[in-house]
Amino acid sequence: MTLLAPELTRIDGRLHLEGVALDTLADQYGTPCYVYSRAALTRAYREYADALAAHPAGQGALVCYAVKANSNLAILNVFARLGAGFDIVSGGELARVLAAGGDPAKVVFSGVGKTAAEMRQALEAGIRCFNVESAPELDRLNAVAGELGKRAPISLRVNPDVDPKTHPYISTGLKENKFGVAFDEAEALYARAATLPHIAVTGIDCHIGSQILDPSPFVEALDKILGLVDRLAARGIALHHVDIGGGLGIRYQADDAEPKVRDYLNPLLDKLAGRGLSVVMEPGRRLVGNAGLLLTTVEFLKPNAAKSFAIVDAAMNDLARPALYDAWHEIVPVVERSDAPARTYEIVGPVCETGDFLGHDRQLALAPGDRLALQSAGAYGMAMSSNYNTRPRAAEVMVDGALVHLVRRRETVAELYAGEALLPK
Ligand SMILES: Cc1ncc(COP(=O)(O)O)c(C=O)c1O
Ligand SMILES: N[C@@H](CCCC[NH3+])C(=O)O
Repeated sequence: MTLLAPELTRIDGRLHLEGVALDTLADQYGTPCYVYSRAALTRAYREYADALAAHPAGQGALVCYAVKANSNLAILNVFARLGAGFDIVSGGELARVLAAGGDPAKVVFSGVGKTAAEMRQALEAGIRCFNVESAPELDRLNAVAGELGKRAPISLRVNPDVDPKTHPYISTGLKENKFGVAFDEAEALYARAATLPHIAVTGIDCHIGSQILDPSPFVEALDKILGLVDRLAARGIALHHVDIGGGLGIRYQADDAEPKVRDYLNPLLDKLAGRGLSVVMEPGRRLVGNAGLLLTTVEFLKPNAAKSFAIVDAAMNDLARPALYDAWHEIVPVVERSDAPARTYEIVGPVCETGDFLGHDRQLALAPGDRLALQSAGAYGMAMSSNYNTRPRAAEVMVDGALVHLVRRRETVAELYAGEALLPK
């Protein structure tokens, strides 16, 4: 059975993450439980840092981890200690970055709907750049910065109208998507931005989508962006950085062709060489996706005339990706068993939705009480979890060699309705 991260190994039939046997974690913390590997997070970050250090155009580059992929404070703290910056999309994410020891001067702020309050919060924190996604957002930011007596550093997020060849729900750089400023309108908006008293034009940004395994759309997008950079320079608008966004994909299945980070970055850095522009990037999934897994327990085996269901204690509220995108997560037993026949199972949760599945047609030898690990669940797993069906969200644990840290305790039911109130008598 395929294990998708080198930190994940099987020793005497027991699955280990780094030096920790996962059945012991399930016993100690219960399931469902997300488990992350510090070594895998570090390795993924270093892949970027090393590729950048090895290229002349990578000097002074900033890797801004996209917080939305997994916003646990311990994960943010691991990246902050490695020198990362952060890509945020809300005031809430900014608060998390600061609570985790992140440097506000390394924060870029993306998102199509920034409120005035969020702009104020980010200006007061002193973030590095606002990735402005529309003309009205630019005007609002100019006004808010004016009230505070500040100049807001900005990039325009330009929509290059490039097909990233990924799932349509996670494509962001096509002209029919809501993201960014239309390519044809960007030059005029830059010209106007340059006249605004409380705006400092500093860079340009583009992010074309997520889970992209073919690097060629990134090159196509950068070519368009650099053409625009040249036209702006000719009008006297000099930019200091190019933000190439995130979006590099990971392996969810054994035969997914996951590009190496350097093979994705080098062609982009080659194009940036000698231009005097520093590079910023916003990877999310690639830094955390294969550093995390979700542990769950089989509650019941339930064969019917058509299918065999394995009903587990994790559900779509814990991991929404299968229900939302029909996404595949590799499911493997935590402890292998040889005393039950392998069968084809539908792995489903307890939530009252037919769409509540975690995997279709999985060949597994199972008995009630067995633990399963859903791999590649570090990105957009816990971050997109919900309390649907009044299900407390999972615990989160980080392993570090042989050490184990509980980095978020399981929610209690009382916490779920603590903010609610009965009507008066
Ligand atoms: C603006 C922005 N930057 C970065 C990311 C991170 O993307 P990924 O996790 O695919 O690297 C996203 C999400 O797609 C995004 O919307
Ligand atoms: N949530 C998506 C990715 C969206 C990226 C956010 N811009 C996923 O799980 O694949």
